[in-house]
Amino acid sequence: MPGLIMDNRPAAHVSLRAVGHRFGEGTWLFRGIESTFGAGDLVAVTGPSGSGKSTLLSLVAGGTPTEGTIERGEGRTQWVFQNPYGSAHRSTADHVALPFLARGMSRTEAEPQVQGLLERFNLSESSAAPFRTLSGGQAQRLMLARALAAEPALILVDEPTSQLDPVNAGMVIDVLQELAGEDRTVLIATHDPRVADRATRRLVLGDPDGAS
Ligand SMILES: Nc1ncnc2c1ncn2[C@@H]1O[C@H](COP(=O)(O)OP(=O)(O)OP(=O)(O)O)[C@@H](O)[C@H]1O
Repeated sequence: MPGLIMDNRPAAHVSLRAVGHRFGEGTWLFRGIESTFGAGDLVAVTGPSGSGKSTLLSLVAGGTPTEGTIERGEGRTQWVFQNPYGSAHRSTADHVALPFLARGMSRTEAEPQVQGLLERFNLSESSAAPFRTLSGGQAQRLMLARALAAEPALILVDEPTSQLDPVNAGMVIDVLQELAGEDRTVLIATHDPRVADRATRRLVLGDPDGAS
């Protein structure tokens, strides 16, 4: 399969026990969240705007909740933020290559993996294009490709389909599902019912029924 990266990632395993959070003395964003998920899970965090989806992702990434506990397994965590960011004049391929080079690979060694990831995210034709020339959708897909290049066990994704047309959104959802199938844990904050439909688990914020 193009872009499949073989490595020794440990399985991510996250347990949330009675987790609640509020900022300072403000109102509680959520309380009593109970959930355990791990490799193979695609977890959708849903809820109205302001219900705390991004906040919950940051807590899972390493923050401390106001109450309750979060246990995290071994392995790298990668964030994919809602707003793409990159180096304006560097190429698409350079952005994906960087995590490989940072781990000590040569550009020649990294090249097949870089090309595989670009192909997987429908970015091959933009391989040499500088970041500043990419469309919003291309830049968002590049963020996912770059995150994968870091070989994470846990991927936290904030609104991955918000800037994408239906075709590219469908492609990104397929890839996120495949990633979970490759024994990663994928946690997605989303308003998109197409993402929530594919989830193996859901955390519903701002809803008395809570997690499932
Ligand atoms: N560091 C912070 N300090 C104080 N309040 C914050 C902080 N971060 C977020 N908030 C507030 O917490 C609430 C939840 O924000 P959060 O971004 O987690 O919600 P969300 O569900 O992801 O929203 P959206 O769907 O609009 O992205 C908001 O009212 C926000 O203003």
